[in-house]
Amino acid sequence: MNWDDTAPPTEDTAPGGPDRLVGADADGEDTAVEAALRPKDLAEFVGQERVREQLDLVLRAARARGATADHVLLSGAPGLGKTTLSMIIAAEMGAPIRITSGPAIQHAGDLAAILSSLQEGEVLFLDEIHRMSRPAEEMLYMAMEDFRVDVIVGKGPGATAIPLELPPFTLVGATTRAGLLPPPLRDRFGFTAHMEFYAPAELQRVIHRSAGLLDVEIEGDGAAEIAGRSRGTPRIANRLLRRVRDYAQVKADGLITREIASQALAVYEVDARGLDRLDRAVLTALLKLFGGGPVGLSTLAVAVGEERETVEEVAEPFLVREGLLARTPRGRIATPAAWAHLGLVPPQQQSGGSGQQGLFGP
Ligand SMILES: Nc1ncnc2c1ncn2[C@@H]1O[C@H](COP(=O)(O)OP(=O)(O)OP(=O)(O)O)[C@@H](O)[C@H]1O
Ligand SMILES: [Mg+2]
Repeated sequence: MNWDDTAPPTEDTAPGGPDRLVGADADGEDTAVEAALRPKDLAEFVGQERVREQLDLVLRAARARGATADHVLLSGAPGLGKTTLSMIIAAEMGAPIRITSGPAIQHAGDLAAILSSLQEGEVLFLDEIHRMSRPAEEMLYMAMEDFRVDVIVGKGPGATAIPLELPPFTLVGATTRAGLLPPPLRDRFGFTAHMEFYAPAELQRVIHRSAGLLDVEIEGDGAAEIAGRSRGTPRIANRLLRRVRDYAQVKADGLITREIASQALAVYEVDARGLDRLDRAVLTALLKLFGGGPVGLSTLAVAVGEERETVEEVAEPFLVREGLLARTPRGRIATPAAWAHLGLVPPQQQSGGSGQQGLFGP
């Protein structure tokens, strides 16, 4: 593979674009197939053992009491299964689910309309709950705690608050940014599930399960190969599986082996660790042009021909998580793992270890 390819990305293959193969956010195709791939109950939900066990207890206990389950907050990176879990919660409680999101609730009145039409025991899934408006948030406090809302009628001095009783319901909030939630909101959830990135073995199970549902033949080694490149994220694993399936159909007999998976993902420029072209461009520039850093973000961005924000928000989080890049007050620096990953030798080692003093030097 040629990692030195410096041709500017074309419009539809722009690495930071919405169609990025290893992006964790859902694209149009994901949205269409995800419904079919979603586990339907806790037993089918792969991994997240702690969360599953805790949630199982919460739901079982509520069922045994014949009560509505406590409010649940799901926090975790995109594509880890928050929406899936919310649907599982409703299914396990045998309750209907209503789905909305923070940005969809512009005014407190929008929320009042939803809340007042809930049935007893219904699950209200509020995605991106950290993006709700302030007045709606305050209305939600009371609804969560007392199952009551004050509907304001009229404006100005003549406005009156009409209290409205709500049936007991379960709020399931999801957020990728739990830290952004105001404490009073966070405190009103009876249970918070922190979703972690998945281990490769768990992703392998996700891939086998999805392959079964998509009627794709895959060997254990083939699933392992895809799992290793999926960035700990089931959504990415499912997406890579679909692309590898295409390749296996066109270039082979449809069976996904390790060889086929790795050939396919080389074509799609997803490397053995799940880095794509943008990630590698950033690392390559950092190593080859700046000797591993430290270098400022703006300089690095110019060097790879991307916007600062793209480098900072699209490429860096995964590189940092993988321990390939570190953000320091003096700028970005590469770790020894970065040199190893790109098969390059750090300058200190080239010159015999004297001279320049690296942060991670011998
Ligand atoms: N534990 C799991 N087992 C099997 N499949 C999973 C699991 N978690 C997620 N998936 C699959 O990954 C895809 C994405 O999951 P989901 O939509 O629930 O993520 P999310 O956390 O809601 O993401 P976002 O933050 O973008 O809303 C779905 O197709 C789902 O089937
Ligand atoms: Mg979701």
